Amino acid sequence: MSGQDRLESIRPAVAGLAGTSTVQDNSGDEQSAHVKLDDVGHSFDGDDWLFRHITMTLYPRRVYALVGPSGSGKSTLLSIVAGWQQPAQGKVIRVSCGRVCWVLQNPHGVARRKVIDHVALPYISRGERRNEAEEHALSLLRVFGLDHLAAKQFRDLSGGEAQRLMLARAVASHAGLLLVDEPTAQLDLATAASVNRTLHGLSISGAIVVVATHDPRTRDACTDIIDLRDYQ
Ligand SMILES: Nc1ncnc2c1ncn2[C@@H]1O[C@H](COP(=O)(O)OP(=O)(O)OP(=O)(O)O)[C@@H](O)[C@H]1O
Repeated sequence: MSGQDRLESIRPAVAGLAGTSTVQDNSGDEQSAHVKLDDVGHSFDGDDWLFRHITMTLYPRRVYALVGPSGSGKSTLLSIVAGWQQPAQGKVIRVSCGRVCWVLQNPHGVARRKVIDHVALPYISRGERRNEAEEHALSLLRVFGLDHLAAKQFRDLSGGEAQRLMLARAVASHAGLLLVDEPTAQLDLATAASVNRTLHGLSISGAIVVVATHDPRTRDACTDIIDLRDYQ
């Protein structure tokens, strides 16, 4: 089962293990928003520890690369940060994080919907008029190198363009916590590079951003690194 399939399968199942995960919502105050991990560790069904003793605080406007070998628990830790999965040990406290937005490996857009509409709709759904929403959407598309494709349909995008659109849409979603799983996993080197070049754009969302990745270039494009090898 791929990491992404596992994420899909554990989405509804917040298993009741020994650790805890709590939310304190102080009305989405970005200044004080953070995720605090306190001595977090996880193992499935009493097996060996995937990781242990993770103590750190994640802040907005940082882009954290979550790295480690295949099977080290990157997807699992993303789920724990999101609150989908309880850690077997330790505590996760999310303060003023607002909504969680996931960007998964395979870009999911609406085939015949225009690129700009994918990014404008979150603004419209928050009450903006279409003109205003399209202006906001266009400036975000610019950050992700997609403004020249605004009028194209999703189905006409290349893999890298589609993935960048998912990143732009995640920023537009106004989530407080953006969790990105292997954004370059399905892409060739040149296309992956085009995604990596735009990753810094995620920090303008004001969200806390965590990117699970195998790709050293993705890691280098982030502002901070969490290496699970340091927690075994
Ligand atoms: N719900 C589950 N029940 C039991 N074992 C699980 C479950 N989810 C994941 N695992 C196991 O935990 C380990 C870590 O999986 P995880 O997907 O978190 O690793 P990963 O670092 O994201 O891997 P990859 O880089 O290959 O996607 C794997 O051995 C996996 O088989």
